[in-house]
Amino acid sequence: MTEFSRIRTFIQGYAENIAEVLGLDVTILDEQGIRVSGTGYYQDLVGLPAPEGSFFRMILQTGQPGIIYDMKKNEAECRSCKFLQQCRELATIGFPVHKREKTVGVIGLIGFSPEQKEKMVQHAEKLMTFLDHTSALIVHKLLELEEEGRLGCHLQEEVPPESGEAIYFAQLIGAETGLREVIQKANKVKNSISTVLIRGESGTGKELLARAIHCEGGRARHPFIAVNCAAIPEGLLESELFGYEGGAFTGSRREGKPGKFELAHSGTIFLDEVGDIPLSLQPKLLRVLQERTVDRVGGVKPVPVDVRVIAATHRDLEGMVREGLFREDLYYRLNVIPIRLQPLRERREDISLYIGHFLHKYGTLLQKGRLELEPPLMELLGRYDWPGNIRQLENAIEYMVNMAEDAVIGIGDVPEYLEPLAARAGTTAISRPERDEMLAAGSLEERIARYEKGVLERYLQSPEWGGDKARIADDLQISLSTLYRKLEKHQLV
Ligand SMILES: Nc1ncnc2c1ncn2[C@@H]1O[C@H](COP(=O)(O)OP(=O)(O)OP(=O)(O)O)[C@@H](O)[C@H]1O
Repeated sequence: MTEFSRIRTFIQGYAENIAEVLGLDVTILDEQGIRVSGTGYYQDLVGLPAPEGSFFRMILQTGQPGIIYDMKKNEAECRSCKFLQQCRELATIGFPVHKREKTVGVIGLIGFSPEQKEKMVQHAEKLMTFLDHTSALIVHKLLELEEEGRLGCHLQEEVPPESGEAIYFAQLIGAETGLREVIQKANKVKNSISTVLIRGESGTGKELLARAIHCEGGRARHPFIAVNCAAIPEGLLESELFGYEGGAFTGSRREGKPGKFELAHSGTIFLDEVGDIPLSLQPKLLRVLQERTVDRVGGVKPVPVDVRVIAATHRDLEGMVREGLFREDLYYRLNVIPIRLQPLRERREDISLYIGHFLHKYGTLLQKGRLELEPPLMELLGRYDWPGNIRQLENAIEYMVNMAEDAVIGIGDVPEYLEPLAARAGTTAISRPERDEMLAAGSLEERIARYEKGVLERYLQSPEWGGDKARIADDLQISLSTLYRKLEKHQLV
């Protein structure tokens, strides 16, 4: 974890202020070239590396500030950037951040419009001075934290591990629709110490919600520590969670090690897959929840901790309790504030929101610009059950954006597991050129009528539907009598 990523929230706030004051886009990279903050176009690229060979990478290497007044002409600075052809930046200023003579990051100002470019050309010198001050402020913040002992490498193990990107309720897609009640509930308990238990299938956003509860609540300035209880081998889980005293077991460190509960002190611990905690460790977890103290492995004195617990699971905990696989007392201790995240198939009306969000995200990320889905594909994705929920949907969109050859993603671009569905839908799909032709001329009524006739013809000709009117009506969500009326109207009977 780099120094910049530890003060990510501070840096992002700063970038947003600069962008507002200067009317330019801002992006800030850490020493590894990872974007730790961004505004406008760059907002969606936070957390991702800047392209190899790019201008900002060069500044990281040379430690020298630089200006490019015309990206396409200045090939020397961007020579080996693989995104040069797609680059939409008109002008860019990059300024290094030096801490004790080492380049620890880069601040970039970007102009996308001719007006912004003009501003940068006119005021280049002033902007450089401004960035010099900004860079000094960031370094000051780093040094301040270092003094408090929260950054230095020698203290690495005592430093709270990565708390991750800040996320707020309003940023959750579906906050205004399918997740509204969930968020209302979460909002009520964000400042409480009571344990929250988030239930939901894999990929429904349990961890994201847990992070949002932490970031919105009074503990936001303290660590958010996520532990995936299913991913850590049983033998290690105890010391990971509760820490160990020096010399507690062979191979352990002499000075001992704090566990995740201690590292989360004053903050939140997120116990993901809590249903997978082995029975042998459950009494110890129960004790932490009840006493708010942890017993390090090999320790004699309990260590007090002030930690908010958010747990999550996709398992049927009640069934596990009945089968003796999960302790009943622990279950009640965890299940104080239950929150259930519905699977995507139970809130299909939100699917198009997620699709829009991920199209924008990956269109930007992969430099493909504005993208849309052909209506039959949109319909197909809306009908699919998404067993892997939002995570699966996101991956599917990422795949399709990669495959897309133009601005409209078609049914032929779907991942392999959707192909059988797509093939069925494909038999009734109207291609974009066909649709354009149907809708090209005439009154609104004539255009709609041509399109309607086209849809009905596809269904009648499709072997998949075999002329079965009842099924066709069902699929088109109209009554059988309406279907017959429309067939007659278009002389298709
Ligand atoms: N409401 C949402 N808005 C935007 N993205 C979301 C939302 N919910 C989930 N995601 C995205 O879906 C993916 C899965 O989310 P997350 O890891 O929080 O799910 P989970 O339920 O904890 O999954 P698992 O049980 O498998 O650990 C992530 O990439 C996350 O960013």
